[in-house]
Amino acid sequence: MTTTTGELLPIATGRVTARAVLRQVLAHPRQWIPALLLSLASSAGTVALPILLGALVDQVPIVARTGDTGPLAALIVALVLVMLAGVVLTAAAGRALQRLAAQVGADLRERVVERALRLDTRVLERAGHGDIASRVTDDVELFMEAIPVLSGVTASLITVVVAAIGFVSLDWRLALAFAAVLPVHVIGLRWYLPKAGPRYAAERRLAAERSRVLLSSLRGRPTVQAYQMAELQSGRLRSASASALEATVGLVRLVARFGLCLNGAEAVGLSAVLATGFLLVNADLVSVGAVTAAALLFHRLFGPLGWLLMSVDDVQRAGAALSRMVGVAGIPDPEPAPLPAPRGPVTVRAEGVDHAYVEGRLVLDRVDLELPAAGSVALVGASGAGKTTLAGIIGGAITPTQGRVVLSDGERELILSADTVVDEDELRDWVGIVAQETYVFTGTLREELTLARPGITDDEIWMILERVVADGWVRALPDGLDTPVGPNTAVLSAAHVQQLALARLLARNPPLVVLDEATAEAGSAGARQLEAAGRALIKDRTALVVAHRLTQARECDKIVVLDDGKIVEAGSHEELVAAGGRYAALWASWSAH
Ligand SMILES: Nc1ncnc2c1ncn2[C@@H]1O[C@H](COP(=O)(O)OP(=O)(O)OP(=O)(O)O)[C@@H](O)[C@H]1O
Repeated sequence: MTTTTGELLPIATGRVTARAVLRQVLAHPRQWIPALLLSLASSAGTVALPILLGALVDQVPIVARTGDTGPLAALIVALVLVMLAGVVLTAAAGRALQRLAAQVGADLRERVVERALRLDTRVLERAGHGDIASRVTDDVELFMEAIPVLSGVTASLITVVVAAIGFVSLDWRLALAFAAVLPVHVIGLRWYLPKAGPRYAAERRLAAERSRVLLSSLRGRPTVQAYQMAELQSGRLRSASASALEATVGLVRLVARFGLCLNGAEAVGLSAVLATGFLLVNADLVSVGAVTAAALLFHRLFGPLGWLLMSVDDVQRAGAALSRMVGVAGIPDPEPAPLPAPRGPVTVRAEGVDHAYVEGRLVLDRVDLELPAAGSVALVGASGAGKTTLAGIIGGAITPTQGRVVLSDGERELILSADTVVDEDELRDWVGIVAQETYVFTGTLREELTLARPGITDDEIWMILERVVADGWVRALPDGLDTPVGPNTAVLSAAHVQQLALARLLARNPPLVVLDEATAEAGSAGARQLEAAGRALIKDRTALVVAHRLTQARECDKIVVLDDGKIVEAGSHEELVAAGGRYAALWASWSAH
């Protein structure tokens, strides 16, 4: 759910924002699992140290009584080891958390920018460019800047939770005494937060004003001198500086007072722990060591607790920026307008297909494959496995050395084999291929598509461009559909050329499509746009997709794994992942990226 406020672009609710962040975090198991384990281990070290010191305290009278120093020595060794491990683990956990946070931030930024670029121009017009611009610049920047703070907050939270468990393990009454600190924190925060936000904002505003006055005086020096305004400008600068300074000092004072409040809370908490400890020891309910451990543990928590409280403001601001970012990323894609359906669905049967480019060197070996009507099949396999060759044969671009491919629409059949000759125009009615090597003709963008379907209207062209997610950049071209494209015009990137190839195919509307495009980097915005365009193309058609990125394969009804010219596995994504074979291994290493 997203809510629409005074602005027209939506802002995600807290829950949606949290879910979006969690999804991004969980998408990187290689980063979040070590980050969590290292943070837990480092927090355990933080908690173990005071507990060991407490045990040491309890051990001293025993040594005095028995003279056996063995356990004492063991405790000291354990203490040193925990201390050393703590240093290493804390550094490693900090780094792992920072890396995770930076990754999640980068992913979110990419999603927001990508979605913003694809936003319907009408939505943009209504919302105003200022709103979207501030979301993809200021909000993204604010959030990225807050990343070190956010990873520190996460580490502190984990430490506080582990420490609370440590407290309970010492004695529940000591844990209750520790909790005495919380009401003081709550009061302090309720006093500080409403003041801090506006003060920070005022300080930034006044500092910006000071820079503006200074820069305008410097830039307009000749005018200032000509009109003998130096005195006046100096006065303005002095007053702007004084206001900025006053705001900064006020802010520092406020933070210092809040710091004092935190110290007061710590004093209250520590006194409560010590007083409760005194009573418990007196009543022989806990040992002196346990109380010592509790007091030291509390002391160790000063840092993380203080960090948490001082960062509430930053977290709030980062959270606000984040919900504005997630709000944009979550804008649903508009339902594409309907295009005429392709001619009746086509089934494909490849029977005993062999192929050799060089005599005696088979690159496809007795391949049998069926493509159901309006179903999609992905070809997956290592480089050189024969995917492009098989796709070319099914698309009619390569004649198989042996065997045949039968295309059937229920009434007629088209047979592709070494013994049959197929009319090019008839083949184009049945099947369209987007190959790895794509091209644009020399002419305008409009001509690109009228060549594919003579008589196509501009409305239909825009509809097709929207389907292949190319409408945004085409609208941005100075001459729109009249922009000349072609080998020598260099206005199009490789991904744009691919989109146009997909658009041409949509315009031709063949019932069978073969996609073998490999331009886009996996995970890039370009890849996602091309995948969306590919999805639009294979919808309601029989499709063979050479999956250069496994995300393409996952979306197909069936996946066929080729190895050295032979089909070695076939099934749906879920079936093949569950089978734990070749595809499952490919998928595991792909999703670990
Ligand atoms: N025109 C050609 N002439 C000779 N050999 C070729 C030709 N095209 C491909 N081959 C060879 O045929 C084998 C299969 O190639 P193919 O391109 O079909 O594999 P692929 O699985 O699509 O690989 P990739 O993922 O790298 O595109 C490879 O050993 C390749 O070197």
